[in-house]
Amino acid sequence: MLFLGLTGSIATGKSTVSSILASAPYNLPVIDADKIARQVVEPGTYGYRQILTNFAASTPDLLVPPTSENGGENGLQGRGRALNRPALGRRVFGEGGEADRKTLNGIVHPAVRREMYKQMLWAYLRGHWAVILDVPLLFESGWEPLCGTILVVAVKDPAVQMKRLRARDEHLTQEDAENRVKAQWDVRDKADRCLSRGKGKGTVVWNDGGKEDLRRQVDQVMLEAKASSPQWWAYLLLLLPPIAALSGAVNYLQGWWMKKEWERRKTQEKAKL
Ligand SMILES: CC(C)(COP(=O)(O)OP(=O)(O)OC[C@H]1O[C@@H](n2cnc3c(N)ncnc32)[C@H](O)[C@@H]1O)[C@@H](O)C(=O)NCCC(=O)NCCS
Ligand SMILES: Nc1ncnc2c1ncn2[C@@H]1O[C@H](COP(=O)(O)OP(=O)(O)OP(=O)(O)O)[C@@H](O)[C@H]1O
Repeated sequence: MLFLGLTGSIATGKSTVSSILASAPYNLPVIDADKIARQVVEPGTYGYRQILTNFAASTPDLLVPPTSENGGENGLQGRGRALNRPALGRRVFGEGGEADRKTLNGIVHPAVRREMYKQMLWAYLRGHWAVILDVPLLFESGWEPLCGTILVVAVKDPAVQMKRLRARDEHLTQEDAENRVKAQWDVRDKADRCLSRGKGKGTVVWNDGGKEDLRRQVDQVMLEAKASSPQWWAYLLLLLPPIAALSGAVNYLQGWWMKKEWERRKTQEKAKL
């Protein structure tokens, strides 16, 4: 089974690609890190309580205002009011800076990781030929070695990214939007890093054009991916778990090596400057 990592930067088109892959003719399972990141901080969860402990005192608007629809002061079923995500976003991408973002990541990422492993196991047990790992911070948070292949959805023109982000998330000011873009690696660097993995291991789709153009590129990528990881291979791995474990380990080592090689090259380039 192929773990296909899907990444990019904010608003470059990951969700658009994942919805293509989740629907016919692909019908692939998508493990969506953003979606899981929301679930693990719902009222009543450990993540929610940790966020309150760390941010409530210094963020007066951390929770949504109470209304009769959202259960009032104590939220639905008394579990507490939901997080006010735009306010927390302003805090960790804006005034609170990197330190606050690290604190939030430290709360959310381990829980996301655990849930993703569960979903990956479930996808393996269902015999899918591939599963999509839709992870915005795939390179930044060390998911790269797990992926058999990586697809970066990128744009060449930063103005296109900004325009789409502002159009989709109307509540963001220009400054908020810029802060969110800056909180991740530049998407063109992610594209370079992905391509450095070599043919069959890393591909980039450029999404400056229309959605039809994006779809055509995705179809081409999937044609190649399917040829290198056929359905019979997924069934074989399901029948022979030791082979699955061995293949996973080899794949992980290859990914780890590619990551190290990239880091070594970057260090060398920096030293030359
Ligand atoms: C700060 C929060 C509450 C803002 O919520 P909001 O609903 O406004 O944004 P949403 O979660 O839909 O994220 C939108 C995009 O922002 C980017 N983003 C989110 N978190 C981060 C982060 N910690 N660092 C850099 N970029 C991020 C991603 O590209 C993501 O697709 C939320 O983003 C969050 O909890 N982030 C921490 C968890 C995380 O890292 N999620 C990313 C996947 S693991
Ligand atoms: N080729 C395109 N042409 C026009 N609009 C597009 C194109 N691709 C994506 N969009 C739009 O741009 C916005 C951002 O796309 P999308 O939500 O897929 O990005 P994303 O990378 O998943 O963002 P995030 O990191 O925030 O989850 C959406 O409103 C989407 O409909």
